[in-house]
Amino acid sequence: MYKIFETVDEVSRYTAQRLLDKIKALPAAALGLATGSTMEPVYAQLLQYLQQSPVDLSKLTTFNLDEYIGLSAEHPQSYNYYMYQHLFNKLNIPAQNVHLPDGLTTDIETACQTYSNAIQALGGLDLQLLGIGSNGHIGFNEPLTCFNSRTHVVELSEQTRIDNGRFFTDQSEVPTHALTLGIQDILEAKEIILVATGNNKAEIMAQLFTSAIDETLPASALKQHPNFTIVLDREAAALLPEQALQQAI
Ligand SMILES: N[C@@H]1[C@@H](O)[C@H](O)[C@@H](COP(=O)(O)O)O[C@@H]1O
Repeated sequence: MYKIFETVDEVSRYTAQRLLDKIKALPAAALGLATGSTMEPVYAQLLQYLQQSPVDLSKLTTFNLDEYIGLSAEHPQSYNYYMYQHLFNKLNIPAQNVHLPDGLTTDIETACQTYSNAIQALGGLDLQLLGIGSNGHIGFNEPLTCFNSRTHVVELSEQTRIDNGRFFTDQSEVPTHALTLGIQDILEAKEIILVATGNNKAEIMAQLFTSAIDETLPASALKQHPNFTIVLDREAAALLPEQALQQAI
């Protein structure tokens, strides 16, 4: 399902409301959370909703999608730091219910297995929130990642390192590897919301619409999911064919 809004504000309000509805309907929900600039206004809006009308978050569990290898939780560009800065520092989710891949783990294989197993033990994620990379990556699952992958290590593509270089003072500081939830883990979520805003996402969103379900475009795996919503602003939707716009609500 496509939801297309005029502005980033409307996109953020809609997405935050979907998160809030899930938490209210299922107080012990397991939420899959994403980072990136797209999510900043979404989390800001969610915080605003929760301030206006507090909800019990003591049973909520969260799992983040990914993390750079080599960055500590205190590193300002780590996704761990991002999540605490934009969300967790301002919410009362019990610390033991917050899960983030550890970018400094020394036993990577065990850490990956433990991460996917913990999600499966809860019966999969109840809702997975996703952004998208300009090359179609979801989490850090780069093109050609197997659709049946579980949490694993990836070598970041040149494109992704360039895209994400804007957050670092120098391109050479962008890590070369990351940990990410696998595509299979993502697909097992009961509900998936992919958010894209801005004209730098217009091309990939048009490609995603026309693409077959194919490992060259990781996000295309989501097209087989029965409860998948794509939320776009007008700029990210700018290159969608007429057919897609007609399907949009
Ligand atoms: N690993 C993250 C992705 O999970 C995110 O979806 C993507 C888009 O980020 P942005 O929202 O900043 O465009 O960036 C990173 O590479």
